[in-house]
Amino acid sequence: SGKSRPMRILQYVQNTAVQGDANSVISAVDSYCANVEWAMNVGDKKGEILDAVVLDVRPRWVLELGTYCGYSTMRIARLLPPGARLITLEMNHHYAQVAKQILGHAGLDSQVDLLVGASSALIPQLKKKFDMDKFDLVFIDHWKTSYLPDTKLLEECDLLASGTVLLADNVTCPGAPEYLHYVRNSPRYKSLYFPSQLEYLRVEDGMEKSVFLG
Ligand SMILES: COCc1ccccc1-c1cc(O)c2[nH]cnc(=O)c2c1
Ligand SMILES: [Mg+2]
Repeated sequence: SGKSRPMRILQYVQNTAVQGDANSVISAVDSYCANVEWAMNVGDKKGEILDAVVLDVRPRWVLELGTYCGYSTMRIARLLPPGARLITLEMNHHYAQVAKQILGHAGLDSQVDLLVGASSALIPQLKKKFDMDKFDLVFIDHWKTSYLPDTKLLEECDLLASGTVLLADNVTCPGAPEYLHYVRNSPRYKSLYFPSQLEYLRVEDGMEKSVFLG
């Protein structure tokens, strides 16, 4: 039952996870997607790399590009210091609707602002909308062809400070070759590859961590 894969994930979470317990919601999504049907969450293996970066950066302002069902949104939000904010952008209304409900089940909606629309249209509005200046961490996990144009847009909108960390999912599978070439060759970034596996599968994937040098 459930008309879509995100809906089926939401139903499983509502039926099995403990309300208000983010770790039980994260585990429920992982067990459903590992055992019942695959879904494009960052997953538990790459999720541990994401957790480590969030804990190292201790960000006050975080931007996520690509919410999907809110899995990585939860992984980030549950580790944020008090007063920190996570803004997540999702193009697909249905995904956003499901993510809102999953975040609500986890009790994490107070730290998160979920905006629906094209990242290219929303990024230029963020400073004014949230009265903020620079992001400390950006998690890039949306359309692979948008990684590079949106990174350049973040630069143009003066949303990156010296030291801002960009963490990009799927740089090996499906791959983001133009993005990788840019962050690995531009003098404005210090880039490092974290090898891992595609969520729930024995397929190589990895995440690229790139520090903006200003
Ligand atoms: C729709 O393709 C699904 C798929 C199929 C094969 C391999 C990888 C992926 C994949 C994996 C991910 O973590 C992703 N993360 C964000 N946006 C994606 O489009 C995405 C795609
Ligand atoms: Mg991904």
